[in-house]
Amino acid sequence: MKHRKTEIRHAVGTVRFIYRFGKSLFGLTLLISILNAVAPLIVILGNTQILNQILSNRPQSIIRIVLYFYSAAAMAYVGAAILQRFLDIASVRANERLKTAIYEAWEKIDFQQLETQGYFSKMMKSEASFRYSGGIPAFFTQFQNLIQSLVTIIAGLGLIGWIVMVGTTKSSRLALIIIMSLLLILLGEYGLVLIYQKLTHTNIKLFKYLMNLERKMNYFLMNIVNSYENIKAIKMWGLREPIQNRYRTTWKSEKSANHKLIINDSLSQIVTAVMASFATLVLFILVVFKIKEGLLPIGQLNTLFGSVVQMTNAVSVMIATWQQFLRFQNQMQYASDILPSEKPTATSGNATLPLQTKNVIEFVHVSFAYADGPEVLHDISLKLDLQGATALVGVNGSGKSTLIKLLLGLYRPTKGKILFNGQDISKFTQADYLALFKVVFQDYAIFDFSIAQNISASVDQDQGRLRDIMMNNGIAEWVDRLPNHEKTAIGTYSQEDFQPSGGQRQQIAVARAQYKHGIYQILDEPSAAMDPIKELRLFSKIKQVSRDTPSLFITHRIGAVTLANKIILMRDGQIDGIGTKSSLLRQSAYFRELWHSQADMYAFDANLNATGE
Ligand SMILES: Nc1ncnc2c1ncn2[C@@H]1O[C@H](COP(=O)(O)OP(=O)(O)OP(=O)(O)O)[C@@H](O)[C@H]1O
Repeated sequence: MKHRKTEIRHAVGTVRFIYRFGKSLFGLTLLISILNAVAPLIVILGNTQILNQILSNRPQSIIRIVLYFYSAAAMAYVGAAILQRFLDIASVRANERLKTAIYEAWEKIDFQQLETQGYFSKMMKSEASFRYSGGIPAFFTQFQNLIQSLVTIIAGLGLIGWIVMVGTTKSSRLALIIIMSLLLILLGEYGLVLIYQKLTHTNIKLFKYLMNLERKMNYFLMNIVNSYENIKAIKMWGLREPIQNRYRTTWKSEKSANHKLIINDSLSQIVTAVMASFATLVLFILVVFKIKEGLLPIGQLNTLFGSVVQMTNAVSVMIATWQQFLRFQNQMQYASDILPSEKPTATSGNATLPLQTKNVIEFVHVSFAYADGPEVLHDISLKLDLQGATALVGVNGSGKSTLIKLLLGLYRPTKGKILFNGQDISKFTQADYLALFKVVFQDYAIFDFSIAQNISASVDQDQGRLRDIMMNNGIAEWVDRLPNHEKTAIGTYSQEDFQPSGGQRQQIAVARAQYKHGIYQILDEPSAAMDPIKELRLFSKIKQVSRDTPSLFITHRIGAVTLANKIILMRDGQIDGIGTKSSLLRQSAYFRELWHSQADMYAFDANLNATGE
C-alpha cells in the first residue's frame, strides 16, 4: 500500500511537471478520453436494445434505436477524432518547449554547481531520459489511455452492477448467489493483483537500472562517437579495445535487462487476462441464472459481454499504461531535477558596481575547498591593485587557477570574503561582475563557429576591432591565407572544416579575451601551445596592453615574469611572497629555486652545445 502511495505521489508529480509545459492539453485529453470511452458503450447498449426488440418481435422500433444510439456514438467518435488532431499538434509544441528548457538549463546554472554538484551528469541523464521517454506526446498518449480506461471501467462497472443487481430484492436465494459470486471474484482477483504487483515492482527496479545503463551509453555517444577529436585519438592510440571492452559489458547488461523487462511485461499481461477471464466466467454463470429465472431479458447477455470485453481491454491497457507512466515519471525525474535550478549564484546580488579609475580586488582571509574535497586555498589575504601587469606563479596544483576562479566569482569562498573596491562581490550580479574581466582559461574552448565568431564570441562583429586584434596577435598572417579568411569555419565536429593548430587555437582564445570590453585581463597560461616567436610576441603584447588594460597572467615560463610589475608567488594553496623579480630573488628561497630551475635548463643546453653532444 505504501508502495502504491509512492507511485501515486510520483505520478501526481509528473502530471504537475508536464502541466508547466502544456496546461490546456489536460482538459483536451480529458474530453477526448471521455468521448472515446463512452462511444463503444453506447453502441453496446444500442445493440442490446435491438436484440431485445428482435427477440420480443417488435422490429418497428429498431430504426429509431439505430438512429438515436448510433448517431450519438458517431458524434462522440467524430468529436474525439477532431480534438485528437489538436492534441497531437499541441503536444508536439509543448514537447519543443520542454526540450528547449532542458537544452537551455545549463544557461541558468551557477558555475560552481555545474562543476561540483554532479550537475553535468544530471544534465546528461535528463537529456538521455527525455529522448528515451518519448517526451510530452508519449506522456499524453499514456495519460489519455489511463483516463479512457478509467472512464470505461467506471461506466462498465455501472452497467455490470446494474445487470447484477436487477431482481436481487425479489429473491433471497438470488441475493445470496450474487454475494457469493462477488466474494469469489474479489478473492480470486486479490490473489492475481498480488502477483501482478510483484511483477510491476521488479519492472520498476529493472527500469531504473536500464536508465543508468542508458546514461552510460549516452556518454559513449557524446564523447566518442560524436567527437571527431576523440575518434582521432582513439585511432592514433589504438584505444578501440579498452573502449569496446568498457561498453561491451554495458551493452550486454542492457540487452539482458531489456529481455527481462519484456518477459515481465508479457507475464503482467497474462495475469491481467486471467483476472478478466475469471471475472467474466463467474458473471456469465450469474447472468445466465438470472435469465433462466426470468429476471433479465436475454438481450442483456450482449450488454454483459460487451461491457466485460470493453472493461477487460481497459483494465489491461490501464495496467500496462500505469507501468509505462511510472517509467515515464522515472525518466522525467532527471529533467525535473535540473529545470527548477535557479539557485543563488556566487555573485547573486544586484548592487551597482562601484567602478573607479583605479580598481582594487581584495581577498580577506579566503579559504576554499572543492565539494567533498580537502581545502586547496588556505587563509589568503591579498590586495590586488588592478594596474599594470601582474604575474601569478607557482608549481602545478599550488592553487593558481582556483584563486582566479574565486576572483571571478565563479566559486564562493568556503571562508572569508572577496571585495571589489571595498564591496563584497557576492552583492553584484554575476553577469555584471564577469563583464569586467577578459579571461583566457587554461582549458579554453574553440567552437565549430567561424574564426571571426570564435574571436568576437558573437554572431556579429565590429570589423575594425576584429581586424586590429587579428593583426596585433599575428592571427591575420595565417587567416588571410585561408580561402574564406576570418569567415572560415573551424571544424570541431566536421573534419571538412579548417583544423587550426594548437598554437593557432591559443591565439584565437587570447584574441577572444582582447576583443571583449573589460577592465582587467586575466590569462591562465596563455602561451603553453605557442612557438617561441609567438610566445615572445604575446608577452610583449601583454606588457603593452597592460598600460591601458591591466593584466594578471599565470605562467610557468618563469622568464616571462620579468615583464610583470608585480609577481605573486603561490605555494601549497598559500601566498608565499609578493614583489618584483629582484625583490623576490632576494627574499624568497622558493622563488630562487623556481627561477634557477629554468635558468639551469638553458645552461644545460649551452653546456651540451659546448661539448658538442
Ligand atoms: N574541479 C575541481 N574539483 C576538485 N579539485 C580540484 C578541481 N580543480 C582543481 N582541483 C584541485 O585543487 C588544487 C589546486 O588546483 P589548481 O588548478 O588551482 O592549481 P594550479 O596551480 O592552477 O595548477 P596548474 O599549474 O597545474 O594549472 C589541486 O590539488 C587540484 O587537484
